[in-house]
Amino acid sequence: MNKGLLIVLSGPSGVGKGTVCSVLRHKMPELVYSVSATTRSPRLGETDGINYFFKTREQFQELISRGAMLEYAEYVNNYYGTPRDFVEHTINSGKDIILEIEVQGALKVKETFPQGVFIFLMPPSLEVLKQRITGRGTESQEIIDSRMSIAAEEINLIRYYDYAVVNDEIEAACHRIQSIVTAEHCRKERYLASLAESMQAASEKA
Ligand SMILES: Nc1ncnc2c1ncn2[C@@H]1O[C@H](COP(=O)(O)OP(=O)(O)OP(=O)(O)O)[C@@H](O)[C@H]1O
Ligand SMILES: Nc1nc2c(ncn2[C@@H]2O[C@H](COP(=O)(O)O)[C@@H](O)[C@H]2O)c(=O)[nH]1
Repeated sequence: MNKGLLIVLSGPSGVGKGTVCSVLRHKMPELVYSVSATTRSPRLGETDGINYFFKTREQFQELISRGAMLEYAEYVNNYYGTPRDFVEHTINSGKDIILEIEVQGALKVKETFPQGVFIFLMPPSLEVLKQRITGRGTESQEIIDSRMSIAAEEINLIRYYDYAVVNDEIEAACHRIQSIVTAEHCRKERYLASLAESMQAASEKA
């Protein structure tokens, strides 16, 4: 069976990754969403197993030590990571999966899975990014300042991604991501067809 695509949607905190993913869920119901594990406390309205698997630091370290994480990162004093089994099982069953993760983790996935599709979601400007993260109202000023200073470093790493998508308007950003996924499917099909052709040619020669 052909494997599914592993799509990594990354970018600075507050750029709109979660918002874009929740709109994409309706537009692309066939796409599977990876639920991350974290040691941060749940926000109001967040549910264990839906938004995140909420863990203590000890539980998270135990998951790391038994190799259960595809990637993980320490971000503003908390661990965040992607459970490995679910991702591997999904792509091996031919379905596409999307990971919504920060930049250190995305670059670790790229080392182990370079055939993934790496998309960096960009804010229209740093000013807009600050307005979005502040306007969300979920973080203290101290955490917002830490996330904003990390954002500037993260944007410098955009060159390691396959695509950059500006999240100026939610519908437009989703449309761009849908186009990328369609193009990546076509590219994979062409690659598989040319592989089959060369194998056929080699067996006819033998
Ligand atoms: N295109 C947009 N235009 C205006 N506001 C937006 C847009 N995209 C997202 N927002 C708003 O910006 C805020 C941050 O969005 P969101 O929580 O999705 O960001 P995030 O990248 O997932 O953040 P984090 O990485 O911290 O989880 C939210 O209040 C959301 O409603
Ligand atoms: N490396 C990983 N980063 C992740 C993962 N899940 C979420 N994240 C990112 O962490 C920050 C902070 O998230 P928040 O929910 O506290 O705002 C944000 O950039 C997320 O995308 C993960 O599994 N691995």
